[in-house]
Amino acid sequence: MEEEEAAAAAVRCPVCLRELPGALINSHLDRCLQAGKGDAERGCSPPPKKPRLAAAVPSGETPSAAAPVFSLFHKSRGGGGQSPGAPGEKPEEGGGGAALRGASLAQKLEGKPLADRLRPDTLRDYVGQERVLGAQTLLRSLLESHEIPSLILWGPPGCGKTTLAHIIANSSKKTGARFVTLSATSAKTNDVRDVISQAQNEKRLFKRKTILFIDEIHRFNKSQQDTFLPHVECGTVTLIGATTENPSFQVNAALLSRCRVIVLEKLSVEAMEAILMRAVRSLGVQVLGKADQHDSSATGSSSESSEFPVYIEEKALSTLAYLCDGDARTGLNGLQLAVQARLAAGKTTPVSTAKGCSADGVLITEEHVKEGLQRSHILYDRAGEEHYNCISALHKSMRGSDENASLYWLARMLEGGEDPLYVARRLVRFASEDIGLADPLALTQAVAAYQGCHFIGMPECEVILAQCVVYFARAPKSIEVYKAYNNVKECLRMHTGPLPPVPLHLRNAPTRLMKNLGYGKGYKYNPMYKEPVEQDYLPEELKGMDFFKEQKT
Ligand SMILES: Nc1ncnc2c1ncn2[C@@H]1O[C@H](COP(=O)(O)OP(=O)(O)OP(=O)(O)O)[C@@H](O)[C@H]1O
Repeated sequence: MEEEEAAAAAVRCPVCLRELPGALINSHLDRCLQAGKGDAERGCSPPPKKPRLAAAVPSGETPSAAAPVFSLFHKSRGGGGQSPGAPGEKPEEGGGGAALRGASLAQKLEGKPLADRLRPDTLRDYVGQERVLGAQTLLRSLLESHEIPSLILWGPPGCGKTTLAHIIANSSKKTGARFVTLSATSAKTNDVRDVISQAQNEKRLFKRKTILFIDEIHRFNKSQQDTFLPHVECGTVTLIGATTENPSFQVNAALLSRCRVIVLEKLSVEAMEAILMRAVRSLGVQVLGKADQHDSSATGSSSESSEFPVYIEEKALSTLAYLCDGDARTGLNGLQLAVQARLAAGKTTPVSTAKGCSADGVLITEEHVKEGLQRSHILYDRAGEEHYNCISALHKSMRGSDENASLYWLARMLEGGEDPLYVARRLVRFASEDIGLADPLALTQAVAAYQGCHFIGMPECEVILAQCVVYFARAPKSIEVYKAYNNVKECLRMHTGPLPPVPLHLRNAPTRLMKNLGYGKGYKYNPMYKEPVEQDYLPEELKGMDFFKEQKT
């Protein structure tokens, strides 16, 4: 009877934390551990990125938000650690210089985005970032000796933060460590807690270390960051956080002090050329140098073009490397879109190479890659001009009380990956500059919106900003204070000679000497008077000045 009760009592699985009847726990545990291996066999990539605005999103891709937790176990996968479809160290089938025909290439470009498929698995294929990962650097020797400290990888979009984490994930398998990924854009505090308690169990039961990669860690609020602080401190998890934002402002000071901050830079044009060259090689696209001849005006029929080889001008690659502004994902997306668009257009060009071969082929020129980039990247460039263009359009739409346009520009920025706090700061400014005393509550709204965004981050905070933007578009406007203050500044700027002294009666007189000097003398303390008080507050020479009146220029 006791045995039956024990068998029926619920027991928690130490690996997956599910409650099960005691009788089933042993067989479940075996399966659970096997499933761990299975996970490893499925792949150890960090979650795919949310595509940027208008970036290539081939059909069949699932967004990362669907599965915030990825458990990556230490067992090596079959096939030498290559994820399916990822070229890794070896060129893809048909790549490595062999020309692919248009139809096979089009097929190859469907599915996983090119940038994800080409994500390096080893440091050998990781291009650039010599300052932190060069031959003699501390980080490289730590990685090579598989000693992974807690790290914050800080750098601009597409510079290789997630890729570096992916390489660490691969190398950590060799030491038997688990690698778990969370994305701060989709993970909840409970997901963090689950990962931590699994890590505790793994450490206690199997002496296995857990490396926790948190992408976009700046999107976690303070209390979420606090959740893993003690566990990083006591070594239950090794934290690797990736962020595009300055960690001094976005990561808890206590957490920051327990991590090494690795500053990654925008990839150089040369590094981008190397990444793009590797991409065209893996796709089997042939690069045409200056010595090669082609007539880009000649065209063939679309049905035939699928049978032709695909070429890209060397100049097109260097322009792409230059224009993508050190963002490898943008460069690879631009290349993918240009190739796909050319294959879809189905136009062929006679090409004769310096080696004396001449044939018709699908040609990708500088113009085509610019178009590809236009569609994937330049629409919204967080660091570039578009960032200023969009915020200016938002400001002017609110000023013009156009609520539809205001919402449109807001969404265009947020969907393009803009930092919500940047927009919120502009709203605080707008509340004073354009609404001012016509509705003093606007400032409270803006500050509340800023704090709300700070507390909950994207994507939840988008509606806070939307509410504030519509409130502002509908609010009455007044630039009275803004203009008056500018008049005061102008008055100070135009003043020649020493600035007028503060009138003695307005000065405080905390000491006897000051009193003797006449400080505070004759000052009329307003609350003592029933009637309005006649008293000057401006310096003598500005007596009667009205900054609220239109000033002469
Ligand atoms: N240093 C690099 N060497 C080779 N390929 C790279 C490098 N950096 C980035 N890439 C390529 O660019 C793609 C995007 O890079 P990754 O996801 O690592 O950028 P990220 O810095 O994490 O960007 P984000 O901040 O937008 O998440 C990768 O899949 C990879 O193909």
